Amino acid sequence: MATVVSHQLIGSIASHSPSNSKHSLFPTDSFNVPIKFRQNRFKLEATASQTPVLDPLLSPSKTTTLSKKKSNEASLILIRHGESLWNEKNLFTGCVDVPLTEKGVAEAIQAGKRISTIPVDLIFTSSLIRAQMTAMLAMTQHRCKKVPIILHDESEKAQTWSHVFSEETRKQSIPVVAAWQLNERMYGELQGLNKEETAERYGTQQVHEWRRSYHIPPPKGESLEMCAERAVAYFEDNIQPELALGNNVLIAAHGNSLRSIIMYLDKLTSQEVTSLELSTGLPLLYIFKDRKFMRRGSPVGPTEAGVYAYTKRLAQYRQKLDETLN
Ligand SMILES: O=C(O)[C@H](O)COP(=O)(O)O
Repeated sequence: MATVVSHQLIGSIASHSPSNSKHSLFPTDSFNVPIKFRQNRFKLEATASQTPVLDPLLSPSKTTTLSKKKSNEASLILIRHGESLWNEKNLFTGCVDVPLTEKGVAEAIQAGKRISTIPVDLIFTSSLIRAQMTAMLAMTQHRCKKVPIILHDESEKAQTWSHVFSEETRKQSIPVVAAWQLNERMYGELQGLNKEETAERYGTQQVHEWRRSYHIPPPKGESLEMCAERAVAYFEDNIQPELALGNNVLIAAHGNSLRSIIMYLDKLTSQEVTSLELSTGLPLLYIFKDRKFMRRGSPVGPTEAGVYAYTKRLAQYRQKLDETLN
């Protein structure tokens, strides 16, 4: 499959101001978890202005609060999951919950190396195992050495039983929020069918429209437009407010849920998005600053600063990692 991105996108730094969100920002706690996701769990009383922000680089004993000054800048990393067992077999997968292949595991680890010096405070994945494996494997490579922990809010008991009782341990953790809204588009009656055989049966043009058009859904499945309705809404309601608070976010999701989010971030038209292709396991970096998203391409690795423009904040973060870990 082609590497990321259509000709319209290469070399351009697309940006836009998101429309005024009707949703208020919600505060985070010292675990940096949006209160929204765990309000029953910790019974927090903080407000956004009081929220302590922990320096991710300081050891627990040196941890300090930087509460007063919020950053107006945050990193956003998008990763499509690594190769799955059905990608390998060339089957339409959609919402079928298929794990990674060995190659997919390697891709996720490689993606982790590429983002290993970019700060991550909060992780969002879909509810599907291939995205969750990708996020977890990628984070094994991160130089902050924090532990990603999936938040379970499916029941009060699940919340209570997964409570962490050490503040110090929480500080060394990164919350992971799994959301079905970030799942792959539901591929309807194509799920489980071979892509090549389907093209032979229904015609290349028809199958291309099902796979890449914005408006046309596959039989009994979701069009990209329908997928965008839930994925972009989730992004606006739950992820963008975190970025606005200065929290750095990693999203591990899927070809089409991420295409719909990139369409939103880069303000692509429904025509332009048809030529947007995402490779498995390839991280994409955006900077959210002054209410705008700026595409920064795909980080190649911790030592290749010239490949994409580090912002001052990212450069400082990387320098601190060097000082702390070397
Ligand atoms: O669901 C699938 O089959 C793939 O993850 C994405 O498929 P596509 O490239 O056909 O959209």
